Amino acid sequence: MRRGSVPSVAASHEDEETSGATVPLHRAGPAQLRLKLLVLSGPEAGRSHSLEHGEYTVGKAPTCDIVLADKTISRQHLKLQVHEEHVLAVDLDSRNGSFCEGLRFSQLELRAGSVITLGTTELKLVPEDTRERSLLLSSRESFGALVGGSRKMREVFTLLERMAPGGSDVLIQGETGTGKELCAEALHQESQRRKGPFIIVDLAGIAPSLIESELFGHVKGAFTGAQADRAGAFERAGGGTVFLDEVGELPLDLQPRLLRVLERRQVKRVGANDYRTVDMRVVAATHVDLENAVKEGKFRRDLFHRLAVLRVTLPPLRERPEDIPLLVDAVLGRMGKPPSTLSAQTRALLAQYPWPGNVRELRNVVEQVVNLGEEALPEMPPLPGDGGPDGPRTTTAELELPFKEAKERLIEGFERDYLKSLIERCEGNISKASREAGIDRVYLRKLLRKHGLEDRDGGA
Ligand SMILES: Nc1ncnc2c1ncn2[C@@H]1O[C@H](COP(=O)(O)OP(=O)(O)OP(=O)(O)O)[C@@H](O)[C@H]1O
Repeated sequence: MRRGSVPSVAASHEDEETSGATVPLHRAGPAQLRLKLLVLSGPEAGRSHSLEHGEYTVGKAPTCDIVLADKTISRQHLKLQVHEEHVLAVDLDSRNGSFCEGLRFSQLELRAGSVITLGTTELKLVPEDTRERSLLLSSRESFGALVGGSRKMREVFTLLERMAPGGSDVLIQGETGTGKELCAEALHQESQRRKGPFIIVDLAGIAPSLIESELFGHVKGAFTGAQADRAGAFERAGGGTVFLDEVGELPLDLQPRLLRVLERRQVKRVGANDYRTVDMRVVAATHVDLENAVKEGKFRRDLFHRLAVLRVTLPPLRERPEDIPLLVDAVLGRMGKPPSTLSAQTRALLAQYPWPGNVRELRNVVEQVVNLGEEALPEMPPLPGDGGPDGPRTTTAELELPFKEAKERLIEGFERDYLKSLIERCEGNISKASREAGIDRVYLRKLLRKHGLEDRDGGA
């Protein structure tokens, strides 16, 4: 049962001003933030539980205040103490543990936005009035040829699952090599237009003078060299999808014409007098920040707003290193090679590289290592443990990172070094390693998987 529920203590301004008494800080502060717990994944995904002041038990036992029908969590797994500004989560000695950002905790202060994992269930604390249904996590680890099991990628898959069938135009944002083209192709394949053509126009790869004719087509004699009528990409994509790669490169004078295509589905070939109606979906992609381009006057605001109605952002690989083992296996699979092709040491190195060229760079390196041997591995930035006799050193690159990110990198490095030495010492015996390190087996496995140190069959 929920205990100790207390009524709200928010006082009106009128009371404070007229009484003249000293007002306790908690009364003078903002109105109490009401929170709810959103179930992002697991058997109960999509449910939410409002939290009022007081104490809640969470577990699979029917007597818990918040019952989660997840076999991987304990009957009484966690206790939540809801305070005015935060929630204290206390693990009730659960069998499989409670985790936040990959780390096991016994007691943790949660705030709006925190995500915790119990078994296969992920729970997010959000303000009561939030409309965060879009954050529910897809259970899939791939969408078309896009692969990823991280929370960030599963959020992307949730969006793509919703966007694909609708047929509305979509804007894909992301750094180079994050899979924007794969994403566009997958949207096409999962839509009702899949039987129609998928036409790619790379606006960064076409001479600006040819873009107009490439997109809108031309009539015979419209310009020197126009020897016959030619349909542009929008017409050629009839019944299908046009992928406009690097849409930020579209010259300013052509932008109103793209807006007309998007709003009215009409194109006029270069040199023609009349408009033709086209039937296609536009998926556009950009690696530049279009909002900035709008501020700098390089991109029309109206076109940006029209394009950005449905937007998806692909996260860079450095923000989801837990996807690296899965991506490595996907590349090996496409080459017809088993996961065992790469040694645990190579995998560990791949898992710690920052991948500025994202998945494309990872794919290239894996292919090179398979074909040329491990000498093809890129030069890795020094590990935090490579600091010589004085112990760990922080690299210059890390010192320039935001504090949180720099700290995370250092911890990642420590975890990896620790695990490698532990596993070597225990000759891959997980039970022994878990006893020696004094950490739970399930958590140890999770850490090994995170660092690419666990074989597919579960052993280290
Ligand atoms: N999530 C992913 N899963 C599997 N492979 C991926 C993924 N993302 C990227 N790749 C690989 O990286 C390559 C590059 O991806 P893609 O061309 O889609 O990136 P992009 O974001 O369009 O890059 P650019 O901005 O440079 O055009 C793909 O051919 C594919 O091999």
